[in-house]
Amino acid sequence: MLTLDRVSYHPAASATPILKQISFTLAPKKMGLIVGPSGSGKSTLLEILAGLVSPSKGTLHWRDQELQPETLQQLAGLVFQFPERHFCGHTVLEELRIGHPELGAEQVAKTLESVGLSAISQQAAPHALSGGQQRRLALAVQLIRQPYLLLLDEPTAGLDWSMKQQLIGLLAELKKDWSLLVVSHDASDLEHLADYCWTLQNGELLTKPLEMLPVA
Ligand SMILES: Nc1ncnc2c1ncn2[C@@H]1O[C@H](COP(=O)(O)OP(=O)(O)OP(=O)(O)O)[C@@H](O)[C@H]1O
Repeated sequence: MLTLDRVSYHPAASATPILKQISFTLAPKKMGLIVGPSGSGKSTLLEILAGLVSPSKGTLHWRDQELQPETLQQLAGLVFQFPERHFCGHTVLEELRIGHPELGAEQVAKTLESVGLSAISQQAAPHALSGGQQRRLALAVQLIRQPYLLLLDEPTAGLDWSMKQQLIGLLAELKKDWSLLVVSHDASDLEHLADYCWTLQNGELLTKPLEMLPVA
């Protein structure tokens, strides 16, 4: 269970706070969706949750444990918007083993299977995969680290309709085992999967009106 209590972020370079008193709770095996326009602070919030940026104020907890950035780096796995731009391995296997050379063949195969990539060659170049396969590989890179919380920045951006549907199906599967927090400027693709839905506007988190939540 992840809990944020009045988390704010106000870097010196910004005249106004980028995030203002953000509070929410995300239970295990649930998906939270945060929708907001460009510049509302979505990526900054994910960076805080991934332990890449320290909040100026407020606290983050996992159950009863207060989380510092170093712990968040272990706990959370962040999949960037356009993650394919961040691949550095020459092969799929290399990409999965970056930072984890000890990973065995069985774990690699199991993780690729969990994202629907068991049919691809582990020797294929990540850049030679299709757009949808690259997104799946980026998810696998995070899943193999066994995070408690999976953070996704605009996971369907730039995918065509069929790849989008496949990715949405995959997120529905992943939700059975992981806590997911997704940020997006467009709720329409993912709203039906979300257990919680919030709007981020000028750094403030608002609960979406009930009538806009998916019907259970
Ligand atoms: N370190 C920083 N110093 C000053 N301003 C910053 C800093 N980091 C982010 N900002 C500003 O904070 C605002 C929120 O940025 P952020 O990237 O989090 O928004 P976003 O909702 O993810 O936008 P997009 O959907 O376009 O990616 C922007 O106006 C950005 O320029």
